Amino acid sequence: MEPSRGAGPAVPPVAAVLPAGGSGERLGGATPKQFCAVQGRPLVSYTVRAMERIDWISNIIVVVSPENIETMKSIIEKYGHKRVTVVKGGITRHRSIFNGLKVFAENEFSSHLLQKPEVVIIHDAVRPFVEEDILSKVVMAAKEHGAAGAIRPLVSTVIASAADGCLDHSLERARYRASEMPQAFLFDIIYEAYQQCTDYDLDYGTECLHLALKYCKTNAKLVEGTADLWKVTYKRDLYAAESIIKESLSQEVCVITDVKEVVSQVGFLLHESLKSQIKVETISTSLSKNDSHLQNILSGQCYNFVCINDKKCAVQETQQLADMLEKSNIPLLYPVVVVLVHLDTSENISFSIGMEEITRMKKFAKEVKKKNILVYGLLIQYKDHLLLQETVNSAAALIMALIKDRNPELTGQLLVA
Ligand SMILES: Nc1ccn([C@@H]2O[C@H](COP(=O)(O)OP(=O)(O)OP(=O)(O)O)[C@@H](O)[C@H]2O)c(=O)n1
Ligand SMILES: O=P(O)(O)OC[C@@H](O)[C@@H](O)[C@@H](O)CO
Repeated sequence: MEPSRGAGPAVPPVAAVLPAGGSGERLGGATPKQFCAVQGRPLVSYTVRAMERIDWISNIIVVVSPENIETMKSIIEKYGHKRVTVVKGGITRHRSIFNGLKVFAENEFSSHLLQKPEVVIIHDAVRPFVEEDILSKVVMAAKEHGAAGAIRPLVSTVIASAADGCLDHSLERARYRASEMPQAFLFDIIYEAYQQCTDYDLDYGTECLHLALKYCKTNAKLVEGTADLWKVTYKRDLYAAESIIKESLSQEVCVITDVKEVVSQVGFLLHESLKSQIKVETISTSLSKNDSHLQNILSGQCYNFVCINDKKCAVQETQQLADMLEKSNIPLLYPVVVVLVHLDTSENISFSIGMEEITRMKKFAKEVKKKNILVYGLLIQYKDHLLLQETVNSAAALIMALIKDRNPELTGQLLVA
């Protein structure tokens, strides 16, 4: 999630072309897969984000079908994407990529001609999990060899069928690789290849590296990629993408406790109970203070918060956190979970939180949900201290479930540990 700090070797300024003009037939449904929501945000936005957080990628060209140009422009505006140009796609992937490249060579496809890059990355917009390391590897390889592409071991064996539909022969799997993305090319090579391309290749081809070889006699350098370079093709891939993103958001939690003794004691026990499952930062402060430690955590991209209160006005306290989160822009790209823990330490066990507080919490949760902040209530009540540890362990389990599930339908609800 962190913006890239240019960890890789010095890389020449490059551009990226993201083909996003398909219809997603194999996934099914009315919405093309690149615009399907994952954790509330269109899939294409994750791929654009993966590129824009890398400072040596100077321009990002997203190629979409004519009917989706306005949709793409609104996504760019809503999520604050930078250095992005939207270009009209073609009826095939190769034609879309070619249109994307033309923006650097012909201003027929864009209101303004962009500076031609030395190297251009081509990366399917439905491959959201791409890191700087593989991008810099293919770019540096393309600089040296003219073309480069990520590859992965084959999972299934490749076979050829005879005319009668029976097995003709099978390939020795170890000798072959799956061509994935990102790929990178010296711009002049791949642009020349597309210009020479036959209509057959433009309409039926699936491999840019092949075009560089066929039309420019350039043998691409093959770069071993990581397992997360896969392409979202079927519905199951969208579910997998959702799970991977949820898991990446569930790595850290910030427990905010008031300085009062009983609250900080529960905060400590909760920290101890959670730390075997998730990285825990604990802050003892009143949220009304502009706490520098909390500010540091907010800038560190933490997406989960637990606020422990024994006050009846817990919601107002948590409003401070919601305001800080909104100012930090963290909820813009990813939903933030806030668990509002009410402590009931009274001896007489009665339902300590009145309906008024529950109504206040539901109203608050509904309001901040519009800002992508998911608020859940959790009541920790115990009759005597002997049960405290057991109750805190139960609370920790519920908190982990809420963090991992991030279910918008449960916001405003009160769970009881
Ligand atoms: N005319 C096209 C077709 C595909 N693509 C893009 O190329 C990438 C990889 O193609 P694929 O996975 O085949 O996407 P679709 O063509 O949308 O899928 P399907 O074949 O299932 O319809 C996708 O980001 C897709 O949007 C494109 O820009 N223009
Ligand atoms: O054929 P599809 O349009 O599903 O996907 C395109 C893929 O073939 C392509 O992204 C990689 O194989 C690398 O070229």
